[in-house]
Amino acid sequence: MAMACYLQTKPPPFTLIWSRKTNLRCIPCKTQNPNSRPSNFISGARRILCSAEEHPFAQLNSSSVNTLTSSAEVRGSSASTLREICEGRVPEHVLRRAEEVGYIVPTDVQRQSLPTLLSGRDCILHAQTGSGKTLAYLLLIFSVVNAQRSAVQALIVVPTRELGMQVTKVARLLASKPMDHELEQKTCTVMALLDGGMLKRHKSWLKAEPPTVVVATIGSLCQMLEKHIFKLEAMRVLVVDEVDFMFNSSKQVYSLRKLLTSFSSINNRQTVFASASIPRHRHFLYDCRQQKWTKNDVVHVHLNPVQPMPSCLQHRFVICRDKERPQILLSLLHVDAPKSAIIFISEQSEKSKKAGHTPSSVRVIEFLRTSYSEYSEILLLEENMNFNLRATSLLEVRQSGSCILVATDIAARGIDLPETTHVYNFDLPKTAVDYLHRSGRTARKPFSDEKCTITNMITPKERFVLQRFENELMFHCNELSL
Ligand SMILES: Nc1ncnc2c1ncn2[C@@H]1O[C@H](COP(=O)(O)OP(=O)(O)OP(=O)(O)O)[C@@H](O)[C@H]1O
Repeated sequence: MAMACYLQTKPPPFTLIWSRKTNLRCIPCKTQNPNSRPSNFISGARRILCSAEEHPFAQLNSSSVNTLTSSAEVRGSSASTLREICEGRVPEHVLRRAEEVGYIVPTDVQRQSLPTLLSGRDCILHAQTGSGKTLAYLLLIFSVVNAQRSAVQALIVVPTRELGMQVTKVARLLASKPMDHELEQKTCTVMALLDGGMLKRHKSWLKAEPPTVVVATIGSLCQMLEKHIFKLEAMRVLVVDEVDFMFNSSKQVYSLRKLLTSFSSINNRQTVFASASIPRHRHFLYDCRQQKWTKNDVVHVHLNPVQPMPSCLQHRFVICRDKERPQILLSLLHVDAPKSAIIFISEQSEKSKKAGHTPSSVRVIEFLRTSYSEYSEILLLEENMNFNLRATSLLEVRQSGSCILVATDIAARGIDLPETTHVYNFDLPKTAVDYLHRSGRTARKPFSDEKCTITNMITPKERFVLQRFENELMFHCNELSL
């Protein structure tokens, strides 16, 4: 066991164990006492003390040539404003617009990734939910495209229509003319090519005057590419957002691979992959190079590797029986009185659909509408709704300052509702990655310390599943008794 060591951060509670045998895994230990050995200690392992900042993963990653982590090596960029980082690269009117919107100070991921992105290197943006990855890749796009040229020069691929609408909105906001700005030149046009959209109208638009930037779901995009309605020969930047989700989705992976290797080539484009979760990221990086999804010198910008979820989240659980869940949920809402909340419910199983049962999302929303009169706005968002209803639901959530959204995992990825302070897992998510993304719908104000709460409603049998998520994502969940 000569290859094993464990690294203990000062102060506890996190002691981290690393062993080559466990394939560079990082495990939170069960002890709070810095002098005692953790109970999941690897026998024969050597103890190394380090501060939380000199994180072991920073040391481990420094051996990997193209990985930037939150270690000293990437603290290089000390710029205090986005303007300082982007001036001379991103057009002045875009910077002015960003400032008007309130994007002045860069978030950590923007500070650390923008110098790399603006240098033209392919990049994997791997940072916590709500950390501002969207603005980082949009600023790159605005630095590269030429609005005077009538051709699609940047493409952003997203997994859902909802995320596509959101990204399009931010891109259009940045592309629009700043107030009091005499802009003679044409500004960038941004087209949303999303499932359920008006593809006929888009067809004429693409032919008559191609937009500069296209935000697309992979299904609609491939339909257009296969029919040769538009080509990617002028594309200079390709962004794939929520990349792990897309590679993991049996519906999307085939088309995504085709887009990366057949419809376009790494030599003619800069490729950016973004996500808050990239499981087995070293393996993914290897695939990127081997499969020619990115160039060989792709940079992995990895922030907070040891704390994959925002630190302002408080996690708790309530043990209850299945039948008690609605009533317990109601009690929790009464006690918490959240400003805005999302209640996550599992998608209805095929078996339950066939049996003609009412989906639990519908049962919960009906129950809340009759028993939780404090909230006038209780809205539903799930896959089975048609696209217009889904869009209306999200619009209403955004417009009303406070609201309860009952949703399936369709709302778990990328959706930005900054007022959300509470997430309730009425049903536990299937995986730790899903837990991370559901939790990440809160704590979306980059410079705020506001505490946000994640509450898990679980049966006694599910406690070990939650414990597994705690180990994998390195957080602690407190029991709440009502
Ligand atoms: N520099 C900035 N200053 C202030 N607010 C910012 C800045 N950058 C981003 N934001 C805001 O932070 C929030 C989260 O940003 P964004 O949606 O890009 O996160 P993300 O990293 O893509 O998260 P996820 O992984 O969940 O998709 C948004 O409301 C955005 O407007």
